[in-house]
Amino acid sequence: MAFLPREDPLSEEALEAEFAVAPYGSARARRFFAELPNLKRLKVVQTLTAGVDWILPKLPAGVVLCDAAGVHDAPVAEWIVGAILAAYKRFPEFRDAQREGRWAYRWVEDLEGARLLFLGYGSIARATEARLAPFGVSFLRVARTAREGVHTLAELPELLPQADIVVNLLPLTPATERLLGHEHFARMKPGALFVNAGRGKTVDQEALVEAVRLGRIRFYTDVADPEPLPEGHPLWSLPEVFLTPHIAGSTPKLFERGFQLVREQVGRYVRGEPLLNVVQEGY
Ligand SMILES: NC(=O)c1ccc[n+]([C@@H]2O[C@H](COP(=O)([O-])OP(=O)(O)OC[C@H]3O[C@@H](n4cnc5c(N)ncnc54)[C@H](O)[C@@H]3O)[C@@H](O)[C@H]2O)c1
Ligand SMILES: O=C(O)[C@H](O)CO
Repeated sequence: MAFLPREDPLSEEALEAEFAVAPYGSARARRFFAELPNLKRLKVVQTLTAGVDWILPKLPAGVVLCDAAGVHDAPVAEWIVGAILAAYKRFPEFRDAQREGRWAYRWVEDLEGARLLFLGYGSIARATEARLAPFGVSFLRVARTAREGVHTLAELPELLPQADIVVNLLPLTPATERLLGHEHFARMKPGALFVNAGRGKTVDQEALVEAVRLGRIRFYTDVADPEPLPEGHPLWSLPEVFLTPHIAGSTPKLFERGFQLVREQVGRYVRGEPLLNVVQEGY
């Protein structure tokens, strides 16, 4: 086992690595990408992120990529539950009023009876559903492949008007880039809550800003396009927008959970067993 130093040249031992774990932070990731072509015996890269859009274009040919599906389920599901409750109970609005010393009495909504549509029904969506079901929420689901209770994107026009809450967890791929646009926001229920915990680039930003500006939707997000969101971007200040800086998966337990996965994967690699979370071609 060798660690990637921030500046120093890689040791002879590290240059011989067959299995590499991509670093979580962006500074070390840049160094990692710069070193990848020097690892001549490299066979497998394991990420600590669930999304692999940032690493795929830089992966040397023939190297197997494994993602960290499962590692982020609990924190991201908790973020989504928190965002939905904060929106329904209008916590950001009351916090603003508190800062101004205003007793801003108004009615708030019940989550019980709400219908939620998942765009991308994978590991995180299932963890979110398990946490929200006890609130009396019902679910619509979209994934790549249809099965009982799960639809495909082809049915989105009929599904969107049925949902009070739309949670986007689609990975960023050539098929999902800027997928959600004007026609989708126009079909959402007036005042629907759109939650994005997936990737900012799956959404057409101009269409999103217009939908929020017209008051068609409320938007709670952990991700943006671009990241960081530039100074002066309308999403900083539009009403009914709440954003966090891509922190939903970043908790101290990430490393504990991530290293459990790495230990399991290295063991499998050494024993010649099938690896978990292999990113399939055509992802
Ligand atoms: N905000 C954060 O901090 C954070 C943390 C972890 C993951 N993420 C994002 O969340 C995404 C989902 O994570 P996950 O672990 O649930 O992934 P996952 O692979 O388990 O689930 C992805 C789901 O999207 C569906 N999907 C993919 N392409 C599709 C398409 N073209 N049409 C319809 N459905 C499609 C898949 O069928 C699957 O149901 C990640 O790819 C990542 O971008 C964000
Ligand atoms: O994909 C993930 O795991 C998070 O978004 C961090 O990049």
